[in-house]
Amino acid sequence: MTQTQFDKQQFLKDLEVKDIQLYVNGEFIDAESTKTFDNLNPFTNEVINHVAEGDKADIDKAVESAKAAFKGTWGKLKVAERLEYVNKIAEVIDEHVEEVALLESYDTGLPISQTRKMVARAAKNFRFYAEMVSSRMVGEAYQVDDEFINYTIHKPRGVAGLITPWNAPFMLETWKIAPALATGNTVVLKPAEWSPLTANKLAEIIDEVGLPDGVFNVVHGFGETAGASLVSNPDVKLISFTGETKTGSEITKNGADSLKEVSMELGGKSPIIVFDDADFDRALDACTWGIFSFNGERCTANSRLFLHENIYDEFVEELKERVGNIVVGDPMDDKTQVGPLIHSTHFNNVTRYLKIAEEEGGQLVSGKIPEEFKQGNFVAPTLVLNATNDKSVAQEEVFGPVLTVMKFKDEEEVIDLANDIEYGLAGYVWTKDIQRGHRVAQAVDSGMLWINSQNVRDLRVPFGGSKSSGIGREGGHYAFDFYTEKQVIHVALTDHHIPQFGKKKD
Ligand SMILES: NC(=O)C1=CN([C@@H]2O[C@H](COP(=O)(O)OP(=O)(O)OC[C@H]3O[C@@H](n4cnc5c(N)ncnc54)[C@H](O)[C@@H]3O)[C@@H](O)[C@H]2O)C=CC1
Ligand SMILES: O=C(O)/C=C/C=C(\O)C(=O)O
Repeated sequence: MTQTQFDKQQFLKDLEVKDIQLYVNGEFIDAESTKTFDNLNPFTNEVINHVAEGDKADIDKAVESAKAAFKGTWGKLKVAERLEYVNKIAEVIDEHVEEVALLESYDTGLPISQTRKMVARAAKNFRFYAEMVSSRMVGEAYQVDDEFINYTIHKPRGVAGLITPWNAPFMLETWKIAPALATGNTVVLKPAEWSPLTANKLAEIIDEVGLPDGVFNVVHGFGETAGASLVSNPDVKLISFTGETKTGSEITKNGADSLKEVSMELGGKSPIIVFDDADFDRALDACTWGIFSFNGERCTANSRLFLHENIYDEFVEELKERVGNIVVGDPMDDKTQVGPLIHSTHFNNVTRYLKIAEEEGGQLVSGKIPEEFKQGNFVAPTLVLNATNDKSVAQEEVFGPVLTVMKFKDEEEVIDLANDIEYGLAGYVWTKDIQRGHRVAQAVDSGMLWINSQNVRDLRVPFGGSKSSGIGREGGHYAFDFYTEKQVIHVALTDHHIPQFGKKKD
């Protein structure tokens, strides 16, 4: 279907009668138990459709088919043939950008103007890894005089278990699937239960591309059942997880029995530090975008703002004006900047934090939610003023459109404040003094740090967090360490001396 032929209203109507199935061994099937769960629209809290509820039996079936595909068709392909499939997935995603973005916004409440970009990034993830594998998945060779040559090769690990969250589902799923497939693994994906629509669409896209049966499987279901079964299955060789820190910790423990490789992209509570010599307007733009885009449901969100005391009052005045002007509304509307949160449970969690913030002495300044949208899970963009770094709202991941604003005096103090937290995912520094920029950037404990920039991505660099924000790095060639087994081959070039144990003397 071309994008011009695409009829949005008809598409959404059809969706409401179409239930979602699992995708196992190249077929769309019901869960063995025949159970389903309701998928809700965050804008109305009405049921969109029903989703097959996979559990251990379905996971085991999917793993079995992924294992067979790894040993069979997929494992036997030439690299170029494999990468042709990977590039083809990107091509078909590009043909469906509008449709996938619409599904994503409908399912998650993320504004359509933002989901379009994320879907385009998803296609890029596949192209990028096809290119990386063909050009950068290279081994090393060491020569030892004329006696040996020792070289390394990368081998796919086997069945990759991928467990993903709901905050940018399609993009984050593809960020794992692309390197997993490009490096030669087969995949079982367990998407987040609150956002199944685009994972199902991805299964349809991959089905259309015609990947061999069993190479890619999707098992919908809950974390404690389907997710946990994927983690404990001994035939799954790696788990790549993105989600909350406490879930990551549980998965790491549960995967230990079968000694799996794990990669953990976890929570964040990232500082943005604005010095008094910063480009004021750009820092303001970046700070506002960084916390209120993705509805604030963003792991790299700059949720802790540290303002130098000389600019505090002026910056806060501007922030108040921005917060009042942000367009809160229907996620399907192009003009919307902040939509409803994913689920009423999450809404309750975020509003609970706002209550705690007030009880702890914070002063809340919030934008407006239009009256007609009260049925959705809306939280207005909010500033928490008068906060200090020891308060819950400054220390815990709220994962909503809530910015905690704090004041600092000097560089030393702000570095201590920025690091006084269990998380270490991202950070942002704004200053025109480039030496200070580097100094502060290097002193902040975070996996990623941007100077005078919002969160702009370069897919070649490692992505991930330090402290409680993660284990390991994906992205660029760093993903090869995780998705492949490195084997070293030692080759003798001469008949070198070998000790002759047990040999009779002549
Ligand atoms: N560091 C990063 O790159 C990113 C981190 N995140 C983090 O994700 C979180 C939001 O996502 P949520 O979906 O709420 O996270 P979550 O941890 O609740 O769930 C994530 C996934 O794990 C599954 N799961 C839950 N319990 C499980 C278990 N015991 N065994 C196996 N699987 C299990 C869920 O079903 C879901 O598919 C936030 O904390 C956010 O910071 C989100 C995006 C990027
Ligand atoms: O760019 C990536 O690879 C991942 C980005 C993820 C986020 O920014 C998020 O989920 O917040």
